[in-house]
Amino acid sequence: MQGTEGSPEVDSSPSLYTLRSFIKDYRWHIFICLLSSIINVGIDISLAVLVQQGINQAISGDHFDTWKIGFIALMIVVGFIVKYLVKAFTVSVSTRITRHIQTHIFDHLGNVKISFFAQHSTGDTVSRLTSNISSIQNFLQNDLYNLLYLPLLCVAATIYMLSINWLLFVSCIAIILVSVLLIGIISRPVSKYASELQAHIGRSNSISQDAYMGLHVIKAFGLKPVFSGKYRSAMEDALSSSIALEKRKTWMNPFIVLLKLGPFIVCILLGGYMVIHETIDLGRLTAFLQLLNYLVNPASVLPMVITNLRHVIGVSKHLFELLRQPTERADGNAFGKGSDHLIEFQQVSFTYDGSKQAVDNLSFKVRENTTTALVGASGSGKSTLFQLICGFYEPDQGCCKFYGRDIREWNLKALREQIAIVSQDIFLFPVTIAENLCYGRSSATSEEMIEAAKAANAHEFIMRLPEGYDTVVGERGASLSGGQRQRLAIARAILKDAPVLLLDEATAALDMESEALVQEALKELMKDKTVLIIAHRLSTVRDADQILVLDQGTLLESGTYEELLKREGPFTHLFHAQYSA
Ligand SMILES: Nc1ncnc2c1ncn2[C@@H]1O[C@H](COP(=O)(O)OP(=O)(O)OP(=O)(O)O)[C@@H](O)[C@H]1O
Repeated sequence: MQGTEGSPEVDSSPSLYTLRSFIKDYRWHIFICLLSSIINVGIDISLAVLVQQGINQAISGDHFDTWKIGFIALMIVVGFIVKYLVKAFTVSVSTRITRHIQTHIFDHLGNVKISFFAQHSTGDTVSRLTSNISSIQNFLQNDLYNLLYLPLLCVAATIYMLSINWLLFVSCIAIILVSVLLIGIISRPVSKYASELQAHIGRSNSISQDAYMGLHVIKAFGLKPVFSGKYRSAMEDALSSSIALEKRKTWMNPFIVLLKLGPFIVCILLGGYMVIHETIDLGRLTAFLQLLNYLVNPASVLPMVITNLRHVIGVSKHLFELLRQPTERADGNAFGKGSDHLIEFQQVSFTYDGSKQAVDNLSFKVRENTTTALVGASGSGKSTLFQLICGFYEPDQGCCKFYGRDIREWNLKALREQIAIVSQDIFLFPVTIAENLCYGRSSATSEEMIEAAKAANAHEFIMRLPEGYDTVVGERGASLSGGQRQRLAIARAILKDAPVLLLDEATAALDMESEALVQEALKELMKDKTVLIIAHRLSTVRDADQILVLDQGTLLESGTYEELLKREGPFTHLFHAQYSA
């Protein structure tokens, strides 16, 4: 599928690297966590030294300084306080980091090429932004500190234990390494299962979203079993990935027990033997046991942290895929009037998916302040012309010009400021009517907004609503009739007051009274504008300055209503077909 060219750099880095680039912005916070970890490690090691001295002095009958007892108590209290502060701090940092990721992705999605949204389900995208993000937040909140603190503690404990007795250390570390290795092997598929689980959750979310949005169709066509089946199948897939994930975690349990108990048993047996043969004293053995605790604890927590890290790598991959979607270009200029023809297509060809031509070698010109009607059978390429004019897609061949300049030279934001669209499928946001109208021009005053609503024949029905302009319109404007929704869309376009108006005529579905009101509103909207209108009923194109008759993306003929009827060509056939029907 062809989208607009020239997006900024596409990030192809691995997911963990992308996550790291977000964390990097909080390096001072991370530095504080690291500093606190060093303080904690210092406290832990000095406690071991003091215990060793205390026991040896007690055995030899020496007096143990009381200040040392006070110091041990102080160390324990300081350790608690630092741990508490670090926990509070990591919670705050992890929340900031995840909010940062969320807003960054949300902003990025706003710039992503429109073709992405034609291919991907909204439910899946929303699910990535919610459940994947919360997995990352959990990891940062619970495991980030461990990733900093535990390796430091291990290194410090290792050095001290080696200085006490290397043989005892090697015996214990062998058991630790074997257990950790086995746990690592077993946990390897965890990131794959986590990624699959997220994909299934995304699928089930998108099915439920589709089902709620199309609830009327589902009820009317009795489609409940179809959607229930689809949802159940997605949930079953999610369940089996989740079971596989948990199974893996359970398989790790025996090795975690081995890790937690094995080194102590070896240490007590071998250490006891050494004490009897006086190759180590009891104080050093006790200190060794305490240090072993510093090694075993991290070693038993670290596999879980690593498993969680793998889980996060899996979900990050899924999430950061969104950041790798190419964005629309942000370069280009805003141009003033540079030609008599506001819009010009020169031998334009375009295909969405590389197979069927949606537009084929099409050329036409639109003068300023004229109305051009596009007619043709369904699928003849009328809406595609709108997409090309708005710069949502670029032609494969030929050139689309706006004010005499190739649209590829235009800045897309500036281009779209020149255009107001009223489409057939009106989208209203589930906010108040006032807010919906002001999306046309956020700087509009209340008076201007009401004036636009009056011009669009919408003011009266709005005032009849319980809260007038402050009425919330419901999901996609569901609480309003089709005609009311259209008049609001027209009011929004009037408020935008753009020189070019792209109109998808949709009055055919309305009753006569509603249609008359909408037609009147349209007349007001079209005043002094360059209008391209997709006309579904030929009676509405009588006054157009030119009519373009399209078929399968090609221009069959063009002219005024009278000229085309006189010519007795494709337009006349369409005309007869419609009126005989
Ligand atoms: N997002 C898309 N991806 C792939 N093909 C598309 C897409 N949108 C439209 N098409 C195809 O492009 C061709 C032209 O479609 P287009 O919507 O422009 O026709 P139309 O004349 O506006 O039809 P209608 O009057 O029914 O709205 C059709 O064959 C259609 O299937």
